[in-house]
Amino acid sequence: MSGDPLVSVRNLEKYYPVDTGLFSRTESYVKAVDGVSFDIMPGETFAVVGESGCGKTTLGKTVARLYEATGGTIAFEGQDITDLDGKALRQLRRDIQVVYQDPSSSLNPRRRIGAIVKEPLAVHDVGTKAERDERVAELLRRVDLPVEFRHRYPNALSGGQKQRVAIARALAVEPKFVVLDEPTSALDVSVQAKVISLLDDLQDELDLTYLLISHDLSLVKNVADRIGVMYLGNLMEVTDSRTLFENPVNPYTEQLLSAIPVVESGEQSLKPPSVEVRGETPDPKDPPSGCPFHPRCHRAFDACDAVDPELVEVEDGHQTRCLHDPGPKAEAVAEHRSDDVTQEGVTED
Ligand SMILES: Nc1ncnc2c1ncn2[C@@H]1O[C@H](COP(=O)(O)OP(=O)(O)OP(=O)(O)O)[C@@H](O)[C@H]1O
Repeated sequence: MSGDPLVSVRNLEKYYPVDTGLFSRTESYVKAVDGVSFDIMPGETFAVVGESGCGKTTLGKTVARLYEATGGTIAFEGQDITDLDGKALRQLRRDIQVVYQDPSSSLNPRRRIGAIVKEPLAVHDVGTKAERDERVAELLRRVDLPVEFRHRYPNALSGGQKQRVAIARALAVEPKFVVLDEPTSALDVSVQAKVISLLDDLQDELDLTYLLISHDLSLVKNVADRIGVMYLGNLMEVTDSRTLFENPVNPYTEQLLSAIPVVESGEQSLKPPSVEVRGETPDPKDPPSGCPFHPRCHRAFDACDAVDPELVEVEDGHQTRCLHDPGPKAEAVAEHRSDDVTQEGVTED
């Protein structure tokens, strides 16, 4: 990667208080995002993938400044936006937009499509009434919907059409950065590819940068430039899309890839290693000590429940969070390694 990132996230944390007891005292926290760092370059699609509940939506909404961060920083175009408020935050809301998973709940059923798409223009006081009407028509055309749809209500549209409306609304104020939170997972399989292709075209036409959130590795494979694999609030591996599929180094990524059915196609070379997918995700209110993945890991050894690894670079642009590549924690790992423990399944390379 060269140049300056559009978005730069460092040690980001978002904790939800868990209220218990008679007086609703906060006694613990769900660490939904627990120290996440990454950069997104202008024009890039950075995907975050992981199982349900790993913190993807929380991460997206915190980066978009819809949730307050508990800790860490978010920079946008080089400016720290973590604590922005008032007028500056309102201006930022033009630059950063979010498209949600389910257009049936994100579109107001009592408003016509024209009013829905026009709303951000009114909120940000963009243009005259005539200019806004023209812009709505232009946006509907851009997302391949008939302009006449502006007179309809959302319930007269299919799921894919509703998601196109949600995309048009997000683009109304010409954002630079769009968080796409599972943008196709509520849609029929037959329309998913069309919506993805539309997002791809819009990215090229409008110089957009995407944070794409998905539980579906096979979906992001063809769309993302780089992928971050998330587990229990942490990024476990970050690399470019091809490397992640061809040469994953983190055991959690290996297990996720193993769960994807291998499609007989011209892309046979991108076969994931065969690794058993083990166990259930731990309770995020009571995460394991050490590496959060170690109770399910096929490579875990005795140090893994004692030392919490950092995300370290194993080669240019390829980071992993695993004691097999311990980086600065090498000494702590060495202390915990015991020669007399049989390390089932561990390759010492
Ligand atoms: N408002 C909230 N209050 C308390 N806990 C929350 C809240 N929102 C999310 N969580 C918890 O935070 C963790 C991360 O949730 P999040 O929705 O960000 O994950 P996700 O990966 O997007 O999951 P999914 O794909 O199922 O939406 C989960 O354990 C969830 O139960």
